[in-house]
Amino acid sequence: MESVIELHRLTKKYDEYTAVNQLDLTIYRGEVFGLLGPNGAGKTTTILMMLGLTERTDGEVKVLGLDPNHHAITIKSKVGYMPDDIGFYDDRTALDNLVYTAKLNGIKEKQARQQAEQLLARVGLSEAAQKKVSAFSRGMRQRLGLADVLIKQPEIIILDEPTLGIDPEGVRELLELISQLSKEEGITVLLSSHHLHQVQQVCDRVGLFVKGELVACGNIEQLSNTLNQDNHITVELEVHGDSNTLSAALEALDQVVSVQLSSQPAKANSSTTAFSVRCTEDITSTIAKLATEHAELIKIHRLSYGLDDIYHRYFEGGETHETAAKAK
Ligand SMILES: Nc1ncnc2c1ncn2[C@@H]1O[C@H](COP(=O)(O)OP(=O)(O)OP(=O)(O)O)[C@@H](O)[C@H]1O
Repeated sequence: MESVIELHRLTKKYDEYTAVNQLDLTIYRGEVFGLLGPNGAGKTTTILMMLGLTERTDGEVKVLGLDPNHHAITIKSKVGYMPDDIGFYDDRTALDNLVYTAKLNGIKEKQARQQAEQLLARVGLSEAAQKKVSAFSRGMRQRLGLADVLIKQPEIIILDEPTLGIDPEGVRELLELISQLSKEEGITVLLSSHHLHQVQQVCDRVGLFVKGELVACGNIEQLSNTLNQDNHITVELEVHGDSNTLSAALEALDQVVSVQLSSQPAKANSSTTAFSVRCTEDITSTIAKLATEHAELIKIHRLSYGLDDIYHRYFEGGETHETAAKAK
């Protein structure tokens, strides 16, 4: 996999305050990567250092193989950046704004118009092309912002809180668009957000930021494993019938750590039993087979941790490398 952004021990201090602390991160071509973290976690500062818009205190940054401190202009031509407060000429139309950006990027008038019209169609704003941006809703502005970063045909787009202040339907549409762009055009997308559900919907991998540190990084499954430190898997099942022999059979399996009766039959005359089985590896199918041999299987599923659990643990617990290390 080709890396397009590489950060090594990247650090930013504002006087005594450390906004970003020794960040190591690699982002690969074509992926949608989410920087997830609460306000003040250091996401924007990290983005600004990638773009050469703020100087780092220490560490290394490579964007498309270049150091932003020395090649900010080349990087700017290849990386589209949409800040959380995009500025447009509000008294000009959407089309004019895009044509203006295109020309700034060296595209000739005729081609600029053509590209602007195509992009407006792409982001679903064709009908609003001749409307002044002052009349745009927040969602429309964000879609126009996306068109604006795409006009220079970037290799990477960086979106800072792109869904801020948009209604749920607008969020869904914008995320779908971002996902399509990445898949169809092979654009690498880096987006920052503090909305875990949105990040979960659209990102291939996620980096969790807390107080300037990357406390965990990976796809949702890897993050779940990080959370589940002993790497045990829990399988829950419900059966009708003889629960005692099934329980004994489950306990006899090598991979089973514990078998718990998680609920008693709901009614006195009911013979439904719910089990929670902790295992060292995923043996859901073996458990299902045993359950059907010894009783009547009603339902079975493997428990998995979602971003919700991860978010609560890291963000609300305020866990950092130090506390994580102590916990190990
Ligand atoms: N120019 C600055 N001078 C001093 N401190 C700053 C400056 N810019 C950012 N900070 C501080 O650095 C920390 C990280 O800020 P940053 O904007 O990177 O966080 P963020 O994760 O992007 O949060 P948000 O979601 O609120 O944008 C914050 O505590 C912020 O107050």
